[in-house]
Amino acid sequence: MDHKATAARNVLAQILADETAEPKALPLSLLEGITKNFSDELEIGRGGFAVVYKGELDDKEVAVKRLSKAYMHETEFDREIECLMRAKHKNVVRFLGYCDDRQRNMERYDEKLIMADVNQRLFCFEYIPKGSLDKYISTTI
Ligand SMILES: Nc1ncnc2c1ncn2[C@@H]1O[C@H](COP(=O)(O)OP(=O)(O)OP(=O)(O)O)[C@@H](O)[C@H]1O
Repeated sequence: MDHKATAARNVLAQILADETAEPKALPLSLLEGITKNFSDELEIGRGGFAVVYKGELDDKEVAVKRLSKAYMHETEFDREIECLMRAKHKNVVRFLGYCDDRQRNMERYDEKLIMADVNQRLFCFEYIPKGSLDKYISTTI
């Protein structure tokens, strides 16, 4: 692992260890690394607009929520980060960081080469073990 990757891991480990630490911007390479490139074996759930993966950070775990590409525009994403940063409560899953990665890729479309903007947006939260609460709630009357 290179120096930059180690530094990024340390930043996330420090946020996780210090409950008063503010969430930070995290590099895509870190979130790819700790989820084994978003591998199926580390998928822990799916919602309406995201797939959630377990991220392995040495002996600790985090949840990495990868938003579907079409889902959020920049302003909505910014507002969501602001809300998540304000929502600090013992009963609310702790928000650790976010990633807004942009890359320009040359891609073939209709036999033409086109420069396409590829955005990846992700959130990182503390990992809550034992699955979703709905599994534990009985609906029998
Ligand atoms: N921090 C977390 N720790 C552990 N598992 C999580 C965490 N966040 C989400 N999950 C798992 O991933 C699933 C999907 O979560 P996600 O937040 O994308 O959707 P949701 O809250 O179920 O629905 P919605 O699409 O309305 O937000 C959850 O049901 C849960 O099982």
